[in-house]
Amino acid sequence: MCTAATYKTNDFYFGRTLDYESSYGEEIVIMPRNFPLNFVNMGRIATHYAVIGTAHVAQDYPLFYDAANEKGLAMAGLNFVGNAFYRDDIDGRDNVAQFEFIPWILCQCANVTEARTLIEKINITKTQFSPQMPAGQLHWIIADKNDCIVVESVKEGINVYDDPVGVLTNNPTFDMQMFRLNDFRGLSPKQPENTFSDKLDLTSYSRGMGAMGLPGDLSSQSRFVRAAFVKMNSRSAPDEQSSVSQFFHILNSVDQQRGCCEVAESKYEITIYTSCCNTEKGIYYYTTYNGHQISAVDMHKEDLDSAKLIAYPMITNEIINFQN
Ligand SMILES: C[C@H](CCC(=O)NCCS(=O)(=O)O)[C@H]1CC[C@H]2[C@@H]3[C@H](O)C[C@@H]4C[C@H](O)CC[C@]4(C)[C@H]3C[C@H](O)[C@]12C
Repeated sequence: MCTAATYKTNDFYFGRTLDYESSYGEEIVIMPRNFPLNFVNMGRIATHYAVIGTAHVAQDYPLFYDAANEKGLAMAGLNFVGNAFYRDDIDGRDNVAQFEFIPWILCQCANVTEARTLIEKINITKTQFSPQMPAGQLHWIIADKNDCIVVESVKEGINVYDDPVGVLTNNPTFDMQMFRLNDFRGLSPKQPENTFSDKLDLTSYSRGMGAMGLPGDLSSQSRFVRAAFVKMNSRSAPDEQSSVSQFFHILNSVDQQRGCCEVAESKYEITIYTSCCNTEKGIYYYTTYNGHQISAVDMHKEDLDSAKLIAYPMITNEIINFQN
């Protein structure tokens, strides 16, 4: 399971949890402007926007999971198993392989409006990156500071949904994830009134009772509702430290602890990493399951006109700040 979220204060923040039972060997990767991109069907793009994100690098190619470009447009792929449907090439469309979708959008589009235009012509194909790497079954969230959409390639075609919440999890389809929020419209960060019955003297004996009924389990639909509630009610000071800290608190509300979600005998899904990209400053913050301290990579500290990928291994060990 995974959850993606956006957050706006002085700057715009975009990130996700990557929940899985095993790692593909991901790194923080910067794709500079002159790194040549050779698309399976769409030719070569030699110069483009610089991109930072998490990727598995194979054959010197960045297989991005989530990323943002230097213009402030961000995008993440989340599992969409059983619903994702990719086609063979279709004449007259922009045939983009599933693994190319993030670089295709982020290297060319400065905002969601431009992404919408490109997506109108797209056909997401089932072409595999390599025989050993079957296409992931994903749907995508794409956001900038003004707009957010979800893109789903399903049997019926490509659906583009407005995402007014700025949250995405896995199944079901996004329209159903959103609809479920109606069931929780009575939740509130304020203490509830007694509307149960005026004949009963019911008391609010604890703080936080306004959110009673907020789902606490790890299913994707429940994580959507929980992350949406936390994000929509989030308050923080607008500076960088406060915003980044609050962003991690939003995603930590859907964190997966080892042992609670068994996917096979003695195999457990965990939150492998949590990311938070300040898309305006090009800083990619992250934590890992065993690395709670926030680490960061700043794309603007690198030579963004270079033609070579720059990769930083994720810090995966606990760094404890002893005070004595
Ligand atoms: C497994 C990851 C999604 C995690 C997630 O959503 N888990 C939820 C589990 S569940 O549904 O609730 O069961 C996805 C996110 C990004 C994916 C990777 C990226 O798409 C990049 C390449 C794309 C290649 O086609 C396949 C390998 C791969 C390296 C992908 C492997 C895997 O599918 C990843 C890592």
